[in-house]
Amino acid sequence: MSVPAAPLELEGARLAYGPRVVWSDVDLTVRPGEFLTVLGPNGSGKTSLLRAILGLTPLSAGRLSIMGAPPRRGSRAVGYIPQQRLIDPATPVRARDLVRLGLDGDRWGLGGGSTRARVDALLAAVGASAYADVPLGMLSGGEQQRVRIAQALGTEPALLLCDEPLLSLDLRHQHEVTALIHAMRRERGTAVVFVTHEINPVLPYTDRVLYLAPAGHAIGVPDEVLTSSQLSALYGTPVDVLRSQGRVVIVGGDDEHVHHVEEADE
Ligand SMILES: Nc1ncnc2c1ncn2[C@@H]1O[C@H](COP(=O)(O)OP(=O)(O)OP(=O)(O)O)[C@@H](O)[C@H]1O
Repeated sequence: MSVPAAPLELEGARLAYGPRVVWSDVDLTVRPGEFLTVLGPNGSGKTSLLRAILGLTPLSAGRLSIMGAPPRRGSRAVGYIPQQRLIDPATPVRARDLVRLGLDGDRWGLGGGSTRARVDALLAAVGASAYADVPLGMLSGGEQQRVRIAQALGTEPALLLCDEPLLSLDLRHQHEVTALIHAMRRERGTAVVFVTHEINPVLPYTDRVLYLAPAGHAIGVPDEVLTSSQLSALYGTPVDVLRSQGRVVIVGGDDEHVHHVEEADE
């Protein structure tokens, strides 16, 4: 019996821009339904990892595969939720238009049910039915992000890439967005690669952490990776990991990281 292909696999992977090696020797297999949280300070190569998975930046050594195949631009196996960016208020594009763009007409046609019904179901799944026909530019940031998630859900990807999707969302919307992504991986077995500076909103959902840092990287369950000794080794300087009421606070190493973690408390 053949082993099913993993949604994401990296083997001896290295990414460099000219002489600048961003990360190297990354070995990682992400299973169906797994939630991998990617952490690390500015410039540690989180975005570069997403770009490599999206087929936009080639590895300089090693192997990266998605469902057993090399990465390629526009792959339907990969869904992508970008950073929260407000949409031009003047755009006439409606929520249902954006979601429909992500659907493959033939595929849904064969599966029964109209494209419209499928779009309605996706918008309902993210709680966006009420504004399905409103131009995107008139929606709040949180509402726009729900619609982006509906679009990503529509392609039924094997792997969902999330690039700081909680940025500039209020706490309520942060919870809603993470719960939706969690439901998607539970119900559909979608593997999730979630890049963030704030571990706490996704800590309850995180199976493993990939921590990228100046002196290397670490992969493991949160309790293994988010320790003072592990992070001090990764940063090459003393770092304290404190735990309080189920939350993680990282002190030292990277001021910006600490700032974001504390901010999530508000
Ligand atoms: N096209 C490029 N050419 C040269 N260097 C680049 C290029 N893109 C990124 N870099 C460098 O590679 C390193 C990693 O960048 P990357 O954007 O992947 O980090 P990041 O972890 O996503 O950072 P941040 O948290 O600030 O978004 C940085 O030092 C950056 O300056």
